[in-house]
This record gives sequence, C-alpha cells and structure tokens, in this order.
Amino acid sequence: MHCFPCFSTPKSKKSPTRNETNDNESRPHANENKHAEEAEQLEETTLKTFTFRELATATKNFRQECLLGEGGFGRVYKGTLQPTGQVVAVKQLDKHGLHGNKEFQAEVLSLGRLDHPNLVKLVGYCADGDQRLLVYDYVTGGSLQDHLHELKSDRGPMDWTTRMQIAYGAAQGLDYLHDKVNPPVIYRDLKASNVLLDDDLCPKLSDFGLHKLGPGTGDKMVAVTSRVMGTYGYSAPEYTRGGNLTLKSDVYSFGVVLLELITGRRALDTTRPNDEQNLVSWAQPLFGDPKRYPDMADPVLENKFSERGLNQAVAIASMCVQEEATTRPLISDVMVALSFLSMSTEDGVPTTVPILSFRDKSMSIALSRHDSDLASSKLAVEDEKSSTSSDKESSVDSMKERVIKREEEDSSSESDDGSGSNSDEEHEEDRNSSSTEAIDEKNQAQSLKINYRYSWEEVDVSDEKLSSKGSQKSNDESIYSCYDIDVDHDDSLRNKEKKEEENIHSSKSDDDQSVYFDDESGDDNEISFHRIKSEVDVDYVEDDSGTSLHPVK
Ligand SMILES: Nc1ncnc2c1ncn2[C@@H]1O[C@H](COP(=O)(O)OP(=O)(O)OP(=O)(O)O)[C@@H](O)[C@H]1O
Repeated sequence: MHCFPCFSTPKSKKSPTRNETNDNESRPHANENKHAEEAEQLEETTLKTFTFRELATATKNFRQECLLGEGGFGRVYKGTLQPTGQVVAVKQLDKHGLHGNKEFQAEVLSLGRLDHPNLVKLVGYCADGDQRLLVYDYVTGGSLQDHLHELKSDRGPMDWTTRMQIAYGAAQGLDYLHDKVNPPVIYRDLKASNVLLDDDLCPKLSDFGLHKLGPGTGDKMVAVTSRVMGTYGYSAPEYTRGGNLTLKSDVYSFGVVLLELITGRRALDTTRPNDEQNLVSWAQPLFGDPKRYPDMADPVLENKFSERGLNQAVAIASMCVQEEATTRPLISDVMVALSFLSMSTEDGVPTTVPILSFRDKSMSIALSRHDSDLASSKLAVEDEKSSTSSDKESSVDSMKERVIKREEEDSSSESDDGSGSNSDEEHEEDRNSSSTEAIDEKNQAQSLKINYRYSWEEVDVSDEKLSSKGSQKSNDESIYSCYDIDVDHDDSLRNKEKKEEENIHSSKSDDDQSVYFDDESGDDNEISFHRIKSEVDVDYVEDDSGTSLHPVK
C-alpha cells in the first residue's frame, strides 16, 4: 500500500526558467494570494520545463514513426530526452480551446505534485508560444486494453492472479487520487486504455486531471464533447445524464474495468448481439445469480481461478457499477478487498477478506452475499491455521499483516488532522449514506451473522485451560495463545449491532479484554487476553436471534 502525504514533493533546487521569470514580472497585476500559492508550488515542484525545440529533438521532429497514438487531448509521441537519454511520452495538446500560459502552468504544477507508483509520472511540460506539451515517463508494456482485447500473437492471455493484481494496483492509484491528496482528484476518464502496464504488468493510470487543460474548459469554451463527458461504456449514469461528477463516478468506471478483467469483454462491443454490447447492461442480470458467474469469466482463463475469488471479484464489480452513486463503495474499500483477491491462488486456497478493514460495511455485506462457498472455506481456513505447511502459514500471516498494517495506517491517518479533510468529510457522508441506506434498503429481509475472529495473547490464564480452547503459535520471543471469538450480529437488530460495533472499535484502542465463557463443567469463567491480530468472516443465517459472544469450538 502506498501512502503519500499531499504536498510531499521535494523542493526543487533549480532556478526559475524564462517562462517562470516572465510570470513573476506580471505578478503585481494579479491577485496576491493566488500568486503566492503559485510561487509556493513552483518552489515545491520537481517538474522540468522544456522548450519546444528540446521536445522536437526528442521526438525526431514529431515524426510519424514516433507517434504512439492519438487521444481526446491530442497526439502522443515517444521521445528520448537529450542528453540524459530518458525515454518519455510527449503529449502534444490540441490547441483548440486551450488555457493561457498562466492557467496552464497552474494546472500542470498541481498535476506535478501527484506522485504514486500506480500513476504515470508527469516529468515536465512545455508552454512555448501557443504550444502546450506534457512530458511523461514512458510506460513500456502497452495498455490494459492491448493486453485484454488486442492481444498480439507473441503474448499469452493474462492469468487470473495477474488480472486481480492489475485491478488492485489500479485501485491503489485511484485511492491515492481520492483519498491521499488534498483536495481529492476525480479521475473522470478511467478506462482500460488509460491503464498502462510496465514490463512487470504493474498498472499505471494515465490521463488523470487533464480535463482542465483540454478543449471545452478553457477561455474559449466549446460545445460539450465526448471527452468532457468521459467515455461511453465507462461513464457513470449520473455523469452521462446530467454531468454530475463525484468520486463515485470514478468508482463506477473502475467497476467497468474490473468487469473487463473478469470477463475479457470490452466495455462497449458493437460486434456482439444488441443485448451484449454494453458490458454493464449484459452483466447486471447475471449479478443476482452466482451459479452463472463461471459463465461470466473470460473463456481464455479456462476456469483456472478459485470459485471463491471469482465470486468476490464479481461482487466487488457489481457494487461498483450500481446505478445509485451513493450505494457504490469507497475506492479504499475496493482496494482492501482486491488486496486479498490479488493474493488468491488457482489451487483453490480460499482468500479471506478481512471485513473489519472496510470503512463502509455495505462492502462486507456484498462480499459475504456473493460468497457461495463460505462454509467449506471456513473449514479450509481452520485447516490452514493448524497446517504445518510454511507456505500456507506465510500466506495467511502475510494477509493478516496487511490487515494490521491497514488498521495502523487508518488510525494514523485519522490522527493526522492536517490533510485529507475534504475527502474525509466526503467519505463520512458516503459512509453515512451508503452504509445505512444500502443496508436498510437492500438487506431488510435478510439477517446477518458476522463472525469477528480475534487472536489474543494470553495474559493471565494457564496454558492448560487455553490448550483445550484455542490453537497455539510460537515465535522466537514468546508463545502466543490464539483464541477465537465469534460475535454474532443480527442485522435486523440495528441497535444491538451498533452497540456491538462500538465495542469492537473501542477494543482497537484498548486491546485488553475479558472474555466470559462456560467451561465443560458449566461454570462461568473469565479470562483476560491482549489482542494481537484480528480477522473477520461474514455469513448469513436465515434466522438469527440476538447477539452472543462465545468461543469458537
Ligand atoms: N506515458 C505513456 N507511455 C507509453 N505510452 C503512452 C503514454 N501515454 C500515452 N501513451 C499511449 O499513447 C496513445 C494515446 O494515448 P492517449 O492517452 O492520448 O489516448 P487514449 O488513451 O488512447 O484515448 P483518450 O484520450 O480518449 O484517453 C495510447 O496508445 C497510449 O497507450
């Protein structure tokens, strides 16, 4: 997981360039605050400025053989910068409707401070006369679109795990834009052709934040173009209908990309029969029928994936492409779920998604609902716990480490009151609306059983007593006694559940807890534990009466 604080770009030591000096000269004529901000950004940025001549040299005078392609913002050329030899992609923005020099520079500077391994890095820019060019790191492996839909003969199809890893990486990039920078950045145009892949198939999102630089947004406003309205097949319904754009519109587009990864189908494919042309419309009726999920999977995968992994991936995609924006999950939750699915293996070892890590509970509910094989997977998890196989143990341990890391990151970001306040507010709203509405509206008829599994370090209990109740795991420093607790929730009993959640959250800060149970003699006992890790499973039950706390046998 990659977390970068906003305004984290190291300060540049370079002197101001010619253009920057000109801007400074005009400063007395403009708003002082704005200029102070811009000056600060200039100091902070590591962006390079290029002359048009430098970029013409790099791209062999924008020769056809260097042309990588043409998108909604203009042509993109592959180039080699002199004298360093750095290979770059040079995007020559269409001149139509462009901003003036200063507005362009302000936008570019704010793009320049975005820095994440899953975003294509902006290296520099050129604002020379009426020329506007952006210079990016060159990403070597083509786009996800190429790998999924325009496969070259020398390349085999991507396997399931690779697909989930790409989805996870793309979610991390989007999470950075939504949740780690302030103010949050709405991508607007997430699609398979904008997910570039490096040689190791690590995804990098490109084209983010360009809408402010492109046609239709400058001084000479042009008619609303398909560019402004995103790309058909990927755009959220509320955006297509009324131009209403939020972070959740990006989540919708992400869901479409995830569906493409699962199914191998294009977001929009006019070569298919009418009712199959739009991927989301084709998939919607299938979401409710888990038995048909294997038919949704890309045939080139030849069923080489775990059923559990497929079910959960489809569950996530179906959540993301919901018509109602507020019921879509936060990308941070999507990212957490995918972090586990990206570790799933084809040999069927089940992936446990730790529900406790989600910020929005509706995600937990959706995953459990689509998990058709929970009972057997639970057994497998238990088997795995007692297994001596070091491979399996390290895989489970690594998953748990990621949960703990996630919890630590969450708590540290919560305590960091300096950044991300806007997005936090937005997420708070999202949480309130989506967790309550989604649960109330969609799950009224169904009761829930949520099993929170905690492992606790023994504090003052004899080994004898624990050995009959829990499993043991040793490390170099001490013997840990692991103990499982089930907390059953009935979702129809909202108050109880709320109370239970509060207890669980408070146990995060106060890790010492007493647990009451009946031993074999029927006597009440109290034991004290110190929490060392947590893991959660969710299950549905037809009839659940109340809340209980008892050790897992
Ligand atoms: N940093 C980069 N490294 C390598 N290739 C790139 C890079 N940026 C863009 N490209 C390639 O250049 C071509 C044009 O890209 P561009 O992003 O402008 O358009 P697009 O994604 O095809 O369409 P749209 O503008 O609608 O998003 C694509 O083939 C893309 O893969």
